[in-house]
Amino acid sequence: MDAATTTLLYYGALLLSAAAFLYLFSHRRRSGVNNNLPPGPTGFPLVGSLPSLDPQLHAYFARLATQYGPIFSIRLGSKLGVVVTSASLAREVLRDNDLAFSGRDVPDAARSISYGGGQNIVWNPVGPTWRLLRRVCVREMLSPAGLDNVKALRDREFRATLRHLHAQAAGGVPVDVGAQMFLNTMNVITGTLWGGNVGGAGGGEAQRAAVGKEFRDLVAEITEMLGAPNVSDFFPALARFDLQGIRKKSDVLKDRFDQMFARIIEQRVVKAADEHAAAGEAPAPDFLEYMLRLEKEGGDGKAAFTMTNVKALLMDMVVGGTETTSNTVEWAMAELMRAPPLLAKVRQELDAVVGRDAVVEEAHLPRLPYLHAVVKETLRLHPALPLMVPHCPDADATAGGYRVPAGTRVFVNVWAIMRDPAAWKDPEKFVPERFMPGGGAGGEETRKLDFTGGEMEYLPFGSGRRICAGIAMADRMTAYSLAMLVQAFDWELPAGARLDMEEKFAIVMKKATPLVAVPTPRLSRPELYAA
Ligand code: HEM
Repeated sequence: MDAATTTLLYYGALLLSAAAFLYLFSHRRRSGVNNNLPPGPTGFPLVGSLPSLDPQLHAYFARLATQYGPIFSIRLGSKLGVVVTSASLAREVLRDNDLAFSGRDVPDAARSISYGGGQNIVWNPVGPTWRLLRRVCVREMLSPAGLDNVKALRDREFRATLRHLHAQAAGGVPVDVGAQMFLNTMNVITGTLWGGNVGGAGGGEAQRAAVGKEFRDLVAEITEMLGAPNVSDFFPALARFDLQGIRKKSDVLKDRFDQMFARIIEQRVVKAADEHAAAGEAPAPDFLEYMLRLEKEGGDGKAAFTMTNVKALLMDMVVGGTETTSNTVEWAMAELMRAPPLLAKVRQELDAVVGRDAVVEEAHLPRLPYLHAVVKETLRLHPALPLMVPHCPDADATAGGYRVPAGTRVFVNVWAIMRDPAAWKDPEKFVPERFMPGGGAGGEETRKLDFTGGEMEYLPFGSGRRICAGIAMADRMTAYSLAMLVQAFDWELPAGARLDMEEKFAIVMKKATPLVAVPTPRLSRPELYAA
């Protein structure tokens, strides 16, 4: 289709939508159906507040909340958004009326990435399939016991990363901290899923960097696309025209992952089965093997489990688990580098528990409370998903005494809630002590500020039935990664560089400028890095 036809179609469809919208709007006003929505900006006819949206959506919504209150509505094309910005309203939406608000309003890009929308965990409505998929993942892969089963694999990948960083340090080469943490996390996740990594362990430094970058770019493109304003989402009637080409790009990205997944599965199903049979061995005890068995059985009797579910779950884990974890470690390092006394405190703890004659291991983590406090404080100030994954009621619901119509996109602004001065003393300051027993920075003694979403002032992983499925893995990976970086190296910015803490909004928020720093070994013997 040429550009002129596309433009004609675009404006034609826009006009049609405008007419439909105006009719609906006046009809609703006459019939009083539109009453009792949360207050909010009036916006423009047809497009609503779309032209006023700030790319830093989390901060923009926080500003609107100061004007319209802790629950406000915002018209985005033909879609209604409702934004919740207080702990008590978050409780109402995520816990008290959990089921009513547990649906998802699936963005067009997500429909492509998730094999149609109903095949994975993140974009599935709550129901038998979602329950089966979540149970499969949490019980077999992401539970503490499931994680213990693959501890050796994590050790192997962390050691590979340590060796890589040591080689960079020897050459005085600056390291992109987020990129390295991404590759480390990606390799742990893919190792846990199908026993392999995406490269790096044995392929030399250049290959490691290239493969890591390729995958990171792919995942970043996906998460940017999921958060990008898309005409297809705001005017579903126009979705089939894919006016910004987002669906097309998403399909290409999905296909790249799909081909990789198909190759891995085929190798496992065809080759490995024959080889194992010939050698009289049991199949590899990884998550893929478990899923393939379930796929053969066809599900759990209540919901089917197909090969598409296998691939959609692999996508969930790879997309949902990598950037979230590595960006958190990058933010934590940046916060520590700009607060040397706090960095010294983390070091003191590590030196007391591990010393400098050994490399930190997962077994040390339970004895590092200050390090955990740093991770928690990082997630308070820089939650990986600042607006979570939007929820959506299937039928008309209420929140804060207002009507929330079926199909509304409900954003919980956890970024703003975790900076609320009513709940947090000096909320903009990075103070890990507030998460230490007796830290005293705002009543923590009486609050259980952990990752379970029990206290609604602190919910970096969400709360209620749709709470993050990967908390146990995220907890271990962030703490272990940060411990390794801080214990094994000193870090300095390259000459002339400035530490920039600006955020860049996407469904997964990142640092606007990557943290690049030069490591210097600090363990007692070089051999420790090579073990
Ligand atoms: C620091 C790291 C992470 C953070 C901050 C985080 C945060 C979140 C949040 C806020 C949600 C949305 C909750 C809601 O919609 O109510 C979510 C959902 C999810 N996360 Fe995480 N996550 C992290 C790491 C991981 C990891 C490592 C995995 C798996 C390997 C994972 C898998 C998932 C899945 C599958 C969902 C969808 C749950 C559902 O819709 O039922 N996440 N995460």
